[in-house]
Order: sequence, then structure tokens, then C-alpha cells
Amino acid sequence: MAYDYAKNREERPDPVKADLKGNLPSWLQGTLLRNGPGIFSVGDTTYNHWFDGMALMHSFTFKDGEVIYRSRYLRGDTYKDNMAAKRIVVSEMGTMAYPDPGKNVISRVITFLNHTVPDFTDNCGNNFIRYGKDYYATSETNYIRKVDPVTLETQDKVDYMKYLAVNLVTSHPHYDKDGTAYNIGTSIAEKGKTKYTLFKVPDTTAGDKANASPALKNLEVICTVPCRSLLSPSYYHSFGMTDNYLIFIEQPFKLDILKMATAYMRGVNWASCLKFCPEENTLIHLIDRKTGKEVGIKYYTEAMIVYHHVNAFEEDGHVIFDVIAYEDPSLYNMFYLNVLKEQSKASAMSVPKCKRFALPVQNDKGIDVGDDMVKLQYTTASAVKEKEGKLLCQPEVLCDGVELPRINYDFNGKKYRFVYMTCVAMSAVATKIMKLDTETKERTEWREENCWPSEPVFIPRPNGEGEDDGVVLTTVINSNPGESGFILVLDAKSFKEVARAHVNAELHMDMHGYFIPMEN
Ligand SMILES: CC1=C(/C=C/C(C)=C/C=C/C(C)=C/C=C/C=C(C)/C=C/C=C(C)/C=C/C2=C(C)C[C@@H](O)CC2(C)C)C(C)(C)CCC1
Ligand SMILES: [Fe+2]
Repeated sequence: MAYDYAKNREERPDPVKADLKGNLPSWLQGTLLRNGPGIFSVGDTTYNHWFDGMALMHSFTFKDGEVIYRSRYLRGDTYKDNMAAKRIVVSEMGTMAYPDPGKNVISRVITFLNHTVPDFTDNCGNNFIRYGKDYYATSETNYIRKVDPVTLETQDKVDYMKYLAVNLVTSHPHYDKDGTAYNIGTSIAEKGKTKYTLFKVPDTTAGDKANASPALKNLEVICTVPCRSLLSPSYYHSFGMTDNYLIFIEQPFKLDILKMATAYMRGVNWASCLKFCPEENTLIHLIDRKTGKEVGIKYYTEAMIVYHHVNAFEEDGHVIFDVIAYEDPSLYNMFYLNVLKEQSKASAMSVPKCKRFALPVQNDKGIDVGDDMVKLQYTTASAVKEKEGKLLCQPEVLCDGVELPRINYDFNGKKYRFVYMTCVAMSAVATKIMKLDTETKERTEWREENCWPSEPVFIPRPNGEGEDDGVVLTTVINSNPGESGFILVLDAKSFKEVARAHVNAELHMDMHGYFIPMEN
């Protein structure tokens, strides 16, 4: 049986108690929020791409041995405008929409000149971010939408641009132990300059800035990185962070600003303005978090496309970081709804690989050209000196066919061992999740017939011992006849089932989740 990606999914706003099998650990208290596209057609119009779908959020609340489920559409301006017009009128990455379908090219030009750029979407169907005390549904535009993490009701629309010149921002920030959030955005041709800005948002739940709302009011710029090509900034989806460094990959997968300027008029989507340049290399920027300065070494590697960073850490004068890397942009192309309909084409995706890079941070004076500067026993990753201050990095492949990586976030930026991921094999539907031991390369898998698990989220046991002391939560779409979907609780050490809670509602394929532990 195939999963129907194009089908509109229903919301279930009234809380329902899930049917529990097994025993939940008593310490597991909190809410797993998940986000993903859920509405794909309105009236006679349909989005071209699965990522474009209007957000459907869902949540699983673990409390006193019970699991409560609910789901709700994000009722942002995009949702309201589309619903009021009974057709898709707001453009997304993969779908260019026009308020008036009858318009010809000339009137499009006029509309274009009037608006310069059409309405930006606030359809935030990718992930959740916490800034200060607030939770936001996010995609990658300048708009984020505050949501009530209990009822999933849609609240204020917040515009990054009020606080910082950025047109695109990732939905994968990092958080330090004080709760400060770190993120990166691109500003396109602002005052003639195209640049990436790394910024941080202090936690406002404590201290004298506690009342600032939104927390973005307290945003501080860490540094800006100029784009290596002014008219084509790189696309990126996440970045890496260690105790002392930020890792930003400037990959040759770029937005062509000139093409974007005419996209609306030409009737093509934003995604068609993305170009992959395999003949170019990938630049790796290593930035000192305290000074905001780049390390004085140019690190580069061959062309690749990375969406998800896994983790990064420092050891013996190196910064080691793990990512999920592709050889081409086929992942994005595979998620066009017409491609997903034909399963055979869907298998044309290049295999995502979990790769480890090692960046020596020490000065390269006295090192011969051609020498590998990586001095770590446990990785075959290399960084060969090409000339003064320039290193060519070759990664070690830790594992093939994996995506949507999660770790024990208490180990973010620190030496770590375990990654939890979905397994990707020749299809847009994951049938397995796995735990990877990056030290021994051992893989432990969970699967069940006709079941499609989501991104696995690790929840640490409070005061737990060891990195994998906790549980892994994954929501499972169950296509076995007569059976319903469930949230699965696995013991993270053994990767064995502890409990499952069936929901009497249809689960949908989603993207990312965020766990909010219950306050004691
Ligand atoms: C470009 C641009 C503009 C427009 C920007 C817009 C609309 C941006 C929207 C960006 C969005 C929605 C980005 C979303 C990115 C999502 C990504 C990279 C998702 C990756 C997903 C993966 C790897 C999924 C994996 C899988 C899933 C989900 C299911 C599993 O079963 C199988 C598996 C693992 C393959 C403006 C602001 C109008 C003007 C300025 C420039
Ligand atoms: Fe993502």
C-alpha cells in the first residue's frame, strides 16, 4: 500500500485519549509537538510540492501514565486567505500562486511592479522554535507564527524583518544550556549586499528582559558572513554549533536572485530559481562564537547538499561535525506531488549519507602542503593542506540511507555517540527507524509490517546515566487494515518497545517534532 501524499488531512482539535499498550515510564511527562504539511488542495487548486502544504500541527501529551492527542491546522494569513478565496492564492517555495487566475502576463507585470515581490507566506509547516517563553510554528520565510503549545491555537504573526534584515531563516535553531537560541538567516540584496547573519535570542523566562515579547526584541547579531557570490546566496536548512564554534556550510546549491526577480512574472515557482553547481566546491565557515570572527583557515570540500546537521563537537584541536549529505538536489525533486504519485520515479533519489568532517583548528604553519592535518585515531576524515591557510576536507561516511537525525540534545556541541534517524530506502516513505552508534558503527533498527515511522525524537530520563538513557518517540502511520496509527515509545538503550498509544484519528506524514518537558 502506498501513502497518499496529496490527500488533505483532517484536524482533530478536541483532545482524545489514546489507547495505551504497555507501561509508560513515570518520568515521561510533557508534550511532543509535531509539524508538517497537511492541506494540499483548496477548491480546484493544488500545490505542486509536498513541502508547500498548509501546516497541520499535532501533539501528544504524556501525563500521569496517559497520552492525549490533538491536532489543528495553523490558521495563519495564508490559511485564511486561501480558504476565503476557496483557492490557493499565496505562493510557496514550490508553487507560485496568483490572486486573480484570469490575469495575463501584462497584468502580472503590473501586479509585480506594484508589489515588487508577492505576498510572503506565513504557512509555517516545517518545525517549532522556542524563542524566550514562546513557541512558534516555522518554515523558512521571515514570518513565524506563535502557537499555544497546549491547544495548538494560532496566535501572533511575528516578522523577523522587524528586528533583523533577513528574508530567509532556518527552522533548526540551536539552544545553549542557558536557553539562548541561535539561528542564521540570509538577507537578499539588502543595501546592495547579500549576506548571512548569525544571531542569538536570549532566553526571556528569567532576568530583567523577562517581559520582552516577542523575545526577538532582544535579538543580538553574532556576525555576518558575506555571500561568496553576491547574486546567488546558498540555500541551507540548518547549521552546527559546539561550545566555542558555529559551523555554517556555504554549499553550491544556490538561489539565483536574478531569476527570482522575474519568477512571479514568468509564472514559475521559487524552487526553479534554485541551482546546484556540482562543479563548484562547498565552503565550510567556522566561526568563533565569542568573537564572531571566522577562524583564519579556509576549509572546503567537494560539492554536496546538506539539509540536516546531526551534531558537532571539539576534540584535540579539531572541530568534528556530522551531517546528512546528498550528491544532488533529488530529495527536493522527489517531493513534487506528481512525482510522489508515481512510486517508480520516487526511487530516483540519491542516497543520503551521514558524513563526518574533521576541521583542524590549529595554525598550519610548518605543515607541508599535501599533509593531512587531522590527528584523530577514530575517524578516517581528512583535511589536507593545499596551500597556506587552505584545507581540502574529505569526510568519513558513518552510515548510508538515513535522514531526519536526532540526538540526546544534552550532548549537543559535545562529544557524543548515538544518533536516531529514519531509514531511507528507494522511496519517499520511511519503513524503519534506527539508532546508530557512531563509535562502533552498529545499527539497531525498529520496524513493523506496513508501518511508517516519523522522525525519532530522543527524550532523556531526568538525571539519567549515560547518553542513551531515555526513550525515543516516533509517530507511526499504520496501514495494516483495521489498525490505527500510534505513538511508539522505545527504550533508547535497547531500541525495544516500551509502550505504544493508539490514537483513534488518522495520523499524517510530517516533518519535525519538539518535546516540551512538563514543568515540575
Ligand atoms: C525563496 C524566497 C522566498 C520564499 C521562500 C519560501 C516560501 C521558503 C519555504 C521554505 C520551506 C518550506 C522549506 C522547507 C524545507 C524542508 C526540507 C529541507 C525538508 C527536508 C525533508 C526531509 C529530508 C524529509 C525526509 C523524509 C520524510 C519527511 C518522510 C519520511 O517517510 C521519508 C524521508 C526521510 C525521506 C521569499 C521569502 C518569498 C522571497 C525571498 C526568497
Ligand atoms: Fe529540517
